[in-house]
Amino acid sequence: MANPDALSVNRPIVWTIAGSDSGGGAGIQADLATMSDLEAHACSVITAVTAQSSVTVALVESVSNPMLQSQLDTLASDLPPAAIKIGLLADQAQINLLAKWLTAEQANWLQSGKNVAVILDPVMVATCGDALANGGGLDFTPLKGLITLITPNVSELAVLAATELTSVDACIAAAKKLSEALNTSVLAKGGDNGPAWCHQQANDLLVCTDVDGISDKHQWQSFWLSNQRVDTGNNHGTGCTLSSAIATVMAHGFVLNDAVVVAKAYVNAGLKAGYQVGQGPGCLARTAWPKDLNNFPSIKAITASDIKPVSLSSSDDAISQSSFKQIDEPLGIYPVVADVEMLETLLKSGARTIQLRVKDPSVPTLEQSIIRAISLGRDYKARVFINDHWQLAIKHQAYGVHLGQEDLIASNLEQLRSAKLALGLSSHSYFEILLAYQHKPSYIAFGHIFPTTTKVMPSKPQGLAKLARYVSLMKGELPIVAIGGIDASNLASVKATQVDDIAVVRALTEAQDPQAAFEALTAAWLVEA
Ligand SMILES: Cc1ncc(COP(=O)(O)OP(=O)(O)O)c(N)n1
Ligand SMILES: Cc1nc(C(=O)O)sc1CCOP(=O)(O)O
Ligand SMILES: [Mg+2]
Repeated sequence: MANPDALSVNRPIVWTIAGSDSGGGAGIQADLATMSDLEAHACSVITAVTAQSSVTVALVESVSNPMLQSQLDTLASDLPPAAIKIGLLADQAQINLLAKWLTAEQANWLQSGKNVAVILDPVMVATCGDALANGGGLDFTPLKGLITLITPNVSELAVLAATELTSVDACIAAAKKLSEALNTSVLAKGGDNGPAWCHQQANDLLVCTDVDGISDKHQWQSFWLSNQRVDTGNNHGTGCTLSSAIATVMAHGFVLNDAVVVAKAYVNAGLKAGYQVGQGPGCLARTAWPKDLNNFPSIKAITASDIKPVSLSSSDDAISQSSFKQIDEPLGIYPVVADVEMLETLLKSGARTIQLRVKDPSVPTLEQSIIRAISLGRDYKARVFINDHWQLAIKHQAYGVHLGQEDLIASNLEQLRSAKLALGLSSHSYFEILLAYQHKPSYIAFGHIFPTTTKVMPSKPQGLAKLARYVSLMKGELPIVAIGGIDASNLASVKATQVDDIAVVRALTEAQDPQAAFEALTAAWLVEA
């Protein structure tokens, strides 16, 4: 197994702007431990010192404004952040000072083309129940437009949205209201008791607002992220850990939605391995970058007709449906081609899995091409996948269909399942991998690994470090295929990530001799590492 650590050269710098918890379970102490555990270099800006144990907060003293300002400026000049987590802000003056500082810094970051994620955890009360800040009295609106995500729990959401949360509807409305008020995405945490509470599950609500680098399909959408509840009293510092993990994962270049699901998996694993040190609630363990799929949340988009979180035990939801056809041998080098002539050429040189990808649905020969491709597949005993045109693929009994995230519509998938076609799904992030995996497809493609000119992509190239992390999560679950900019020059580095198969377009279609190019790629792929 490739070691993702070996592939990410630098530790990104992540800041925590928060209060010290002398008990070590939360605040700055939890943040530093989390950031370091998730392979970042952590810097701290202390807003307040608390005399705190696991059972009480005896005293809170905020630092002076000059001290707060000096910490920010001193760090900025030498250790500029790739991402920032903000925790306890002890009073209004601190919020105002930070807002002014962030406004000036963001102008600099914009000028130098940097995008620094700022995650705000609006801490008001410690786990033991004692107040840490004058929560109800604080006005966070000076931070409007300056933060990427705010992570209130249910009681903080009620205070911030100035509303009672008596139903799931009210909870969603409050999160959207807060999102608009601060012009930010919102992760409303349902780990504590709340209207979305049920005994077995912890349901968090993600409201996406102008998120960088994600599919248009997910932009401005809201999602429930659900895990089985970890029944433990060792939960001191959960919110600090979650928000600092989100900042750290974003500092590694992942999009917001990815950072949220990875951070949730990190917290889930930490809760399972939590430990008690004092007389009160114990703390989360630090269990490194999450690789166990069981700790990642199930995701359900909220629609006008269905606002409920996924039921992790019910048979109604996609997660409990049966699997698509399993592919019984490796896909190997998987050509994706736009015409039947090229498809036949590559079948002749031994391609065993191949895709017909005709992007223009108005081509008059579309159905004829699909019929011919499927028939060639039978002649050559090969698996022919049809891209996009799933109704024609069903009609003519193709081996399989390849679909993008925008095509994940339950009724379409049900028809494919009943017709017993194989299904390949695209993904471009952890979040999309999880969404795709919930449908139990035959394979998942990860892309685009390197820059490509074959299609316009809304996301940035993933690169090898991210690919290695995706592989370490999904390896063994189902075949995983890398796509995008792969050719003979970078094949060995892709293979080193342990991905199962690769899909290629230009490396074959733009080769002078596509047959020879296919044979050479196949030989290189089959070489032992
Ligand atoms: C193997 C493989 N991976 C990804 C894609 C891309 O599919 P999709 O996201 O649906 O985009 P289009 O190909 O339709 O532009 C693929 N076709 N094959
Ligand atoms: C069709 C396609 N889908 C991608 C994805 O990431 O989903 S990348 C891609 C193009 C791959 O072409 P090439 O091998 O020429 O770079
Ligand atoms: Mg498609």
